[in-house]
Amino acid sequence: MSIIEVNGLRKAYGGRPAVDGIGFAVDEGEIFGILGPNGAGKTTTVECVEGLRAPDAGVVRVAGLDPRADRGELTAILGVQLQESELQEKLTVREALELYSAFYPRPADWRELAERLGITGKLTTRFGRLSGGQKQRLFIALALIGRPRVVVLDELTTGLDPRARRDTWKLIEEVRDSGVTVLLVTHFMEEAQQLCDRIAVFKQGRVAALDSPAGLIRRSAGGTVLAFTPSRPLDDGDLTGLPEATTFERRDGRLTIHGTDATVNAVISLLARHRVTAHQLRITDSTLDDAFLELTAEQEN
Ligand SMILES: Nc1ncnc2c1ncn2[C@@H]1O[C@H](COP(=O)(O)OP(=O)(O)OP(=O)(O)O)[C@@H](O)[C@H]1O
Repeated sequence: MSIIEVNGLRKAYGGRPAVDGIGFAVDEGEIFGILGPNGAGKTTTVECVEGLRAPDAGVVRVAGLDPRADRGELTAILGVQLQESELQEKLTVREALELYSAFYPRPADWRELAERLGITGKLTTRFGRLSGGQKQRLFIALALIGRPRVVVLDELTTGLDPRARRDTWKLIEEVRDSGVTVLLVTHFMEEAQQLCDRIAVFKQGRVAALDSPAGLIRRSAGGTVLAFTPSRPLDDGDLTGLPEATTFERRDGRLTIHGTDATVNAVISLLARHRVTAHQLRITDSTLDDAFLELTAEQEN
């Protein structure tokens, strides 16, 4: 069941399309990622979902609501991560949590949220004195305070150190496990690969691909790469018959084969059948990074 639906979304700035027919649907309870190079239209799309921008064309629905027309009802459903400039420097963490609780009819217990986010020790600290990681934690708490069904997080872990980033990922998984749907815009491939159930890859205002992280990797031409030096040469006929192998090449007696897990298994059987030893065998999988670069590569004319 989709909780966010975007269809045929278009938005141009000064005649230049920023979003050029974007469509995707987010299932309730998933972490849905939006990836894309700078200027691909990610923020514009998310702002249309949040009701902050009016689309030129297309349909956006969040739990059946039109984000522009049903703004009041939407605030009860959608939690949005604030930008740093939106919170006063002098406000303490406690004041910010109390203030935002007062905006909602049935807020979550802010003390419990502060505890879960590890900022209980910072309640009397002013916002301007928090570290980048503590600010992010506070923003997540504020995004969750209205008990939203959907939370939108744009560049959640930018500026965090590796440990704070990993802690934040754990937290987002807990948020999802509590039944909240997460729409996540990120530039970090590892983050997307770890967290997202599905990812839409944006390119020049369009969706270039939409799949699970594993699905995107499978689609990329790299796939699984197997390289070894056989103890004696293998016949081309045996190699061309390998299942799901896309290419193979020989260089200085070393053989490199691109394929999938099925190819690896077939190569191992082939070697055993011919009693050939594979010296310096290396098997590597493509990463989401490889898939992303391939999907968003500029077309060469
Ligand atoms: N308010 C605006 N006025 C004019 N052009 C804009 C405005 N906001 C965005 N754009 C342009 O629209 C395009 C898409 O921008 P958008 O911010 O949606 O991309 P993005 O994918 O979020 O990029 P980034 O990864 O850099 O944040 C860009 O070319 C950008 O310059």
